[in-house]
Amino acid sequence: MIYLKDVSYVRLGSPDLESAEAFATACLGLQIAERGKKKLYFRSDDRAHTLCYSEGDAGNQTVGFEVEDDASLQVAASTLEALGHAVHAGTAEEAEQRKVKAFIGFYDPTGNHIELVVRPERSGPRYFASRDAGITGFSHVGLNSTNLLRDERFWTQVCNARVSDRIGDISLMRVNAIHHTIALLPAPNAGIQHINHQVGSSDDVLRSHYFLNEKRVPIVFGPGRHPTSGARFLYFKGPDGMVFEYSVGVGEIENDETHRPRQFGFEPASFCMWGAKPAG
Ligand SMILES: CC(C)c1ccc(C(=O)O)c(O)c1O
Ligand SMILES: [Fe+2]
Repeated sequence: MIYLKDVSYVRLGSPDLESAEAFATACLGLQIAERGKKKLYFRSDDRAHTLCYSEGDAGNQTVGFEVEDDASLQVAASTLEALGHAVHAGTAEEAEQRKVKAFIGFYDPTGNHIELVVRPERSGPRYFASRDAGITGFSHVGLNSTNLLRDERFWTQVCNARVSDRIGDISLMRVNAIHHTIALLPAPNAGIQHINHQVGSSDDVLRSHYFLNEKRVPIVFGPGRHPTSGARFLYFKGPDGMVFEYSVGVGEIENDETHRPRQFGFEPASFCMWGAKPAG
């Protein structure tokens, strides 16, 4: 079993780092942590970084998850290899680039590039936002899935994810007490479907709605409220078509042992209890 503790970071390729920087700071509200060679590191909370843009193909997308220690990483590597996944053991230089002690990389059954990391760095100085979006931290990712049932099995049986709720066959899975850290959505190919940051209040969500509209950032869904986690949300489009979500009020699962996934119908009201509909 692979024990994921939390999501750690997202790494995104972008052919235009200048635009990615402008969006991440002036629109999304992240803090620049470091400028590397053709790399930009961003903070959203007390971690040293939670997003890294590298110059390159926008199809280069990676999600990093933290595991407990080196022993857990070894177990993860052998578990994956036994199941036929090719596992890349990160070099010291690659680990340094990710600000972690050690990591492995592999592809999930859909082909999403996943990294498992040990000891991701924290930062001493507190996160200082580049704009007052109210971000309190990087919280979850939506992952494309070409086969929802197969991929739910991978995340819950090979890894320790637990399903908190389902909307149709879309599963919202937790790896700790937070309602979900991974959402699996149907898609014809691999990719990150959305990147979520938590914000401090509903005011922050609504303020950003006006702010982003003014900046002509495409709003793709919301403002609204998810019946599943209870969070108030706003989704909008960033560079290279990547969708970002702000949300506040994601619930926690009180009793991990006794919680049974709730089933919601695959219909608009299951995505927003206020009646918001996705754009287009
Ligand atoms: C639209 C996606 C799948 C979704 C659904 C529900 C929640 C939630 O309950 O918070 C999300 O965060 C989502 O991204
Ligand atoms: Fe989400």
